[in-house]
Amino acid sequence: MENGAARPVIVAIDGPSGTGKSSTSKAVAAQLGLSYLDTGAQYRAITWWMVNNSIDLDDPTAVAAVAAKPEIVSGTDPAEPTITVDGTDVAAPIRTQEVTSKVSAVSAVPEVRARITELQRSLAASAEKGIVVEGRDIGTTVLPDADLKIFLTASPEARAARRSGELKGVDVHATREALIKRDAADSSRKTSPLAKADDAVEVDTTDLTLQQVIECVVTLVEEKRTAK
Ligand SMILES: Nc1ncnc2c1ncn2[C@@H]1O[C@H](COP(=O)(O)OP(=O)(O)O)[C@@H](O)[C@H]1O
Ligand SMILES: Nc1ccn([C@H]2C[C@H](O)[C@@H](COP(=O)(O)OP(=O)(O)O)O2)c(=O)n1
Repeated sequence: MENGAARPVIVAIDGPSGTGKSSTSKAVAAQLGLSYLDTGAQYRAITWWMVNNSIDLDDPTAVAAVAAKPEIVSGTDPAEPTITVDGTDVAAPIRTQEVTSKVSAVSAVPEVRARITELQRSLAASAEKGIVVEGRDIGTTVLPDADLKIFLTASPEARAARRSGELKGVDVHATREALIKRDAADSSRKTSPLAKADDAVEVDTTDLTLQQVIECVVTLVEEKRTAK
């Protein structure tokens, strides 16, 4: 660019649960001085609000009717990502089993997706140096013009082992079944399902360390920046 400043770089990282999206995205963003957005946290936040307000989650019309009500604010500093709903810090309560088991139903509702997608695009557009956005439909729907798209995968066994390592005392088999069920729901919904964009680079993380995945993505971003 004329003034020598790098143009903002937009990186989309998608994939199923436990493939390493959050850890990789946060580290890559921190290393490259970019913003970071966890879009799963936004879907969890709106789900938390629906549960708290006793909305009937089996009724998509009821969910759609209130989709615009909660104010969801994401802080995009990778060193300290934050998420609030109507001013309340919900970073911890959005990770409960209850929210995890209900988030797929809420995030399948088109009005919910339209609302959250708009928030995501506006955050990406205002990130001065660029942003790493992770989720399920970032490369396909939210930011189809991203400079780099990554699709992370890993075997269900590796993903379940990683997740049950986080949730102390939770059985690996039960975790594996729950992950597979959630992936199936997220991949089969009508509106912007979990999918690899045609132009995404697929990285199988089953036999890679987190550090190796981070290095791989940083290298890909730097290659794109040089080519820009
Ligand atoms: N390549 C990897 N090897 C081993 N553990 C990993 C790897 N990538 C991530 N993890 C661990 O797996 C867990 C899930 O990772 P996370 O980044 O939350 O995945 P996702 O965002 O895709 O659900 C975390 O505890 C993380 O530290
Ligand atoms: N871009 C996105 C991100 C998440 N979702 C939905 C589907 C996921 O099951 C939930 C939760 O996502 P999250 O990334 O927090 O899930 P995990 O950390 O992988 O367990 O949100 C979505 O529909 N679209």
